[in-house]
Amino acid sequence: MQNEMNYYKIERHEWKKFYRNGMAPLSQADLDQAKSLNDRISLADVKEIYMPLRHLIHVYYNQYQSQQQDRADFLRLRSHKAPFIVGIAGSVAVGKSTTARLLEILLTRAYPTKKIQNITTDGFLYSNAELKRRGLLARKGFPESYNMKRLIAFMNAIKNNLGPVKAPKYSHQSYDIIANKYDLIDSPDILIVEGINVLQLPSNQQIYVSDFFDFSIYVDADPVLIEQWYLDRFKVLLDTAFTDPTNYYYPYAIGDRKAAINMAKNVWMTNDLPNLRDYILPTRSRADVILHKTNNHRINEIYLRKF
Ligand SMILES: Nc1ncnc2c1ncn2[C@@H]1O[C@H](COP(=O)(O)OP(=O)(O)O)[C@@H](O)[C@H]1O
Ligand SMILES: CC(C)(COP(=O)(O)O)[C@@H](O)C(=O)NCCC(=O)O
Repeated sequence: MQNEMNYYKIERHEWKKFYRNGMAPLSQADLDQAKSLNDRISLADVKEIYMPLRHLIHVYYNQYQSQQQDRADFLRLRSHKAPFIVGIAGSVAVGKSTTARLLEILLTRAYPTKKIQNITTDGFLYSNAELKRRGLLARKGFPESYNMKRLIAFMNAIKNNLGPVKAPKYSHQSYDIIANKYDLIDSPDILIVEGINVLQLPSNQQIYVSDFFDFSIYVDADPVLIEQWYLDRFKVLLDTAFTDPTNYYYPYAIGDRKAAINMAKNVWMTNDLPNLRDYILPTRSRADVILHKTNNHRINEIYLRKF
């Protein structure tokens, strides 16, 4: 990794020692829950990587709460609840949503009285019909394919605790926004916001999504490995599409498998890889923590921002 100037580079064997006692230890129930979320997840990673990460988030969360209180005292206002927001960025298929859901499980367990919620910015993509209207169907995932105004308004409503807010939903199965279906985000204590675009700086906004973050993570890996994970996920999507003619991948599932995989390789080469190179990777150096993965999603290095 270049440009290490403002990061501590921490090897896995050092990082795993940073977990401190005093936080709820990892139970078998946590591990079972993590495993049910993704049966390929390495439990060694959960213990050695995600538990210290959860502890680091705890440190930032404590600091955030006391800063909120101090500022309210300064202004002689009663401090009102503003959720602590964790952003997770990285390439398509690098494992952002798995990381987000795992952190949601671990944080929920660490703070049984707090409300932890999780959203993905996929729901803020324009629908396929709208992308078509704008001539952007082949640009899905690129910055212009997201309704950034709506995402910023959403973040603003959450941070100002304006009551229940609807988060639109995207389906990988239908390859489109699900009409009239929402997740209700209602005064969480901690909100995890995951998406390829969360650390991007759109040129026409005064405020960025990342301005709302109190802690941010970039999940990083060699693009050659990410392509493999993208294709593995595509094969799983194909295998589950067989029984459902409404599934976007159904025609590929019942057709020639080799042709389908070649199609996915082509989408990766012409869409997701250029998006990573031109728009996602340049945001890596804004994250508080970079989790660097090697083969089989194993995290071997962690970078922690110094300033
Ligand atoms: N830690 C992990 N261990 C094993 N497999 C993983 C891990 N994280 C993600 N995967 C797999 O990699 C693929 C992409 O993960 P996903 O979380 O969907 O990525 P993203 O949200 O970045 O697109 C999926 O097939 C998922 O099962
Ligand atoms: C919906 C997405 C932009 C977001 O990706 P995710 O982080 O959920 O993997 C992506 O999965 C996508 O559909 N990209 C368009 C090109 C493609 O079909 O891969």
